[in-house]
Amino acid sequence: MKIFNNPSRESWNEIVKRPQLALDFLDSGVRNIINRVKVSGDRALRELTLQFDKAEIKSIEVDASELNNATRSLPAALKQAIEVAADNIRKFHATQKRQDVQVETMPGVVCWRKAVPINRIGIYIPGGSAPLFSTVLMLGIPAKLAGCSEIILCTPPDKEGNINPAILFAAQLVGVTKIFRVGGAQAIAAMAYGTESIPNVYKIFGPGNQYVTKAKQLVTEDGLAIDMPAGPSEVLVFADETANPSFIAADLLSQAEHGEDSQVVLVLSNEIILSAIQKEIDKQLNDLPRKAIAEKSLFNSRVAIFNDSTSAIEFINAYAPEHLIVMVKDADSIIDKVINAGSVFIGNYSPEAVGDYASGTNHTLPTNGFAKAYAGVSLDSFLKYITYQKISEEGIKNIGPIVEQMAEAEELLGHKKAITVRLQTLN
Ligand SMILES: NC(=O)c1ccc[n+]([C@@H]2O[C@H](COP(=O)([O-])OP(=O)(O)OC[C@H]3O[C@@H](n4cnc5c(N)ncnc54)[C@H](O)[C@@H]3O)[C@@H](O)[C@H]2O)c1
Ligand SMILES: N[C@H](CO)Cc1c[nH]c[nH+]1
Ligand SMILES: [Zn+2]
Repeated sequence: MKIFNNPSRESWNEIVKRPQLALDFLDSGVRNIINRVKVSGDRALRELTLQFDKAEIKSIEVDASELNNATRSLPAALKQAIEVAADNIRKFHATQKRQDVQVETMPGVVCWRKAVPINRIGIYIPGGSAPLFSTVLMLGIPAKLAGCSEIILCTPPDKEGNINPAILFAAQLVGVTKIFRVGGAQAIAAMAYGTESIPNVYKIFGPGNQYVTKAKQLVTEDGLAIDMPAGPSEVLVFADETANPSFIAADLLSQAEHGEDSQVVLVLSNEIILSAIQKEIDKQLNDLPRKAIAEKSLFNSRVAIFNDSTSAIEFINAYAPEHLIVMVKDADSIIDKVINAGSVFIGNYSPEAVGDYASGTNHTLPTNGFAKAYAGVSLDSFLKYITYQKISEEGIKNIGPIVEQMAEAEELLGHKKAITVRLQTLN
C-alpha cells in the first residue's frame, strides 16, 4: 500500500482515483459484446459464454430439477444461515415502505403520489470469481417487498455449465421467476434487449466487475434504467491508536480479496499503529486462500495519514467510499460529518462483512466515488411513483387565474386557453 503523509489537497484527486481497465478498450470491447447479443440473441450468448466462462451451455435457463437438486445438496447449516440473513434483510427493507399521502395544496386542489412496482426487473448476480449468493438476497428481497411481479436472474456458469447451488437456493427462497446461466456484459445486454430465451426487463440491478458495470452504463443510452454503477468492491477504514490492528488488517483484506481491481484505503489520524497493521496484514495474508488476488489489490491501495481530523473527514468525503468503517475513539460524533459514503460501519465490532451478508442493510452500493450522488439499493429502487391531482370547480377558480398569468408570461396561449374555457363555464 502506498503511504501518503498529510497529502496536500492538490494531490487528493490523484489519490482518490480507483484502478481501472484501459477505458478505450473497455468501452469498445463491451459495445462489441452488446451488439453481438442484439444481432444474434441466444447464439451470441452461447458463444460468449464459451469464450469468457469456458462453459458449453446446452439450456440457457435453469430448470426445476436443478433447483430441487440445489436445495437437497446444500448443507442444513448454510440454509439456516441464509434464512436468518434473509429475515434481517426483510426486516430492514420493510421499514422503507411509505404511506401515500394526499395534500390539498389550495382549497379544491388535491395532489397525491402512489408507489407502483416496476413490473419486470433483472438482477445480475456476480459469479466470476466468487458465487455471490448473498447478492440474491440483497436484490430479490426488496424487489418482492416492493411488489415486482417478474424477477429475472442472470449469473455466469462454472466450467461445467452449472450454477452454484447456494445461488439457486437463495433464488427460490426470495421468489425469483426465471434463472439464466449467462454472465458478464452479455447478460446485461440480454436483459436489456431480450433474446429468444431471456425476456427483456425495464430495470437492471446488481453489482459486477468492470465489464458488467460498463455494460449497465451503455444500455442506459437506449433508455434502460439501472440501479447505479456498482463496480469493484472497496472499503475505507478510518482509525486511530485506539483501534485493534488485527481488526483493521482483517477488514482491509476482506475487501481486497474480492478482486485485483478492488481498492482498500486506510486513513489514520497518526502513525502509532501503522507498523502493527502492516505486520498483521502480512500475517493474515498468508492464511488467505485468495492471497494472490488480495496482494494485487493491495498494490493499488493507499494509506493516508492526517494529523487533524477535519482534513481526514474532508478526504473521506472526497473519496466517497462504498463502505466506510470508523474505528476512532469518538466515532459516533464523527459520523454525522460524513456526507459521501455508501454504508457506514461504526466502532470496533462493526466489520463490513456483517453488512455484506446479514445485518439487514443492502450491500449493493455505489463505488468509484459515485456515493457523492447515488445511494445504495433500497425498496425505493424497485418502485416508481405516479403523481395525481384532482381539481374541483372551487379549485379551478382558485388556481386557474394563477396558471393563466404564468402561461401568458411564457407566451404559451394554448395552455392559458385550457384554463380559460373552464373558468368561463363557471361564471
Ligand atoms: N458494488 C457492489 O455493491 C458490489 C457488490 C458485490 C460484488 N461487487 C463486485 O462485483 C465484482 C464481481 O466480479 P467477478 O469478476 O467475480 O464476477 P462477474 O460475474 O461480475 O463477472 C464475470 C463475467 O465477466 C466476464 N468477463 C471476464 N473476463 C472478460 C473479458 N476479458 N472480456 C469480457 N468479459 C469478461 C465474463 O463474462 C464473466 O462471466 C467484484 O469486482 C466485486 O468487488 C460489488
Ligand atoms: N463487499 C461486496 C460489495 O458490497 C458484497 C459482498 C458479497 N459477498 C461478500 N461481499
Ligand atoms: Zn465483500
